[in-house]
Amino acid sequence: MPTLIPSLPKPPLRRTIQRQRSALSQPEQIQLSQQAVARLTAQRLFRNARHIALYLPVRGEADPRSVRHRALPRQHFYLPVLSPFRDGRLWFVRWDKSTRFRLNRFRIPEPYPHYRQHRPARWLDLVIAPLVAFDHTGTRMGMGGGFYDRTFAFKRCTMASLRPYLCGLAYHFQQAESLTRQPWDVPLDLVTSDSSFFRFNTGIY
Ligand SMILES: Nc1nc2c(c(=O)[nH]1)N(C=O)[C@@H](CNc1ccc(C(=O)N[C@@H](CCC(=O)O)C(=O)O)cc1)CN2
Ligand SMILES: Nc1ncnc2c1ncn2[C@@H]1O[C@H](COP(=O)(O)OP(=O)(O)OP(=O)(O)O)[C@@H](O)[C@H]1O
Repeated sequence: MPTLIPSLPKPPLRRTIQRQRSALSQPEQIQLSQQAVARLTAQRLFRNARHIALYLPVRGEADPRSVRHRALPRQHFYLPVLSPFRDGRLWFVRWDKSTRFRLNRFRIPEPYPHYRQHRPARWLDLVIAPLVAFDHTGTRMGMGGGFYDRTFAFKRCTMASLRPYLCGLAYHFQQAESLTRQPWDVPLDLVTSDSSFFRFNTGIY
């Protein structure tokens, strides 16, 4: 059983994990991220997913980009874009060879939000989500904008919305003993890390 990071208030927990992330060398980041991705891509639920959202890593986040190297021919990939309506939600825009990028207000690269290439969040099959910390129940702590929670709030409300599956991508040291779940938090269905693959109580086989 690994030593889990103790429960701390959000700001010191964020700082502690961000320090640990930046202590990784680039080869370590690549190796651990690839191990986490390999655990996910070995799953049947990955092979069954057609429309998959990734993200472009910043500030030492685990890197999901190698998922594309393990893609099946019928799979399509999407990246989050801050909604142009400034409603605190994310859009998911197709990522292919022709995608053009710009920096958003957090200085994270994102595709231009073309309506044509935008896929509603409910029509995705699998969303690989960035995180700062997670716990053994699937509670997720992000960078504090509430973007994933607002975008996937429909998963909290309807029994029918098992999809898309939300899968956190993490380094093992991002697992916290316990995080307090807020009413707006949308729990993760899965977490894949360099050391483990977790399925939480969401009925996914
Ligand atoms: N790679 C990546 N892309 C992503 C996200 C993410 O977490 N990672 N997001 C996930 O939602 C959205 C952007 N959300 C963000 C939310 C807050 C801050 C931010 O900088 N917040 C604080 C600092 C927090 C900290 O680092 O401790 C600030 O504004 O100063 C940045 C992005 C969309 N794209
Ligand atoms: N469904 C929602 N409706 C309205 N406000 C929301 C909703 N979800 C989250 N928020 C707001 O977003 C703020 C940030 O939430 P939280 O700290 O959980 O973000 P996070 O999950 O860490 O960030 P992110 O998803 O961007 O990585 C909260 O103060 C909350 O009020």
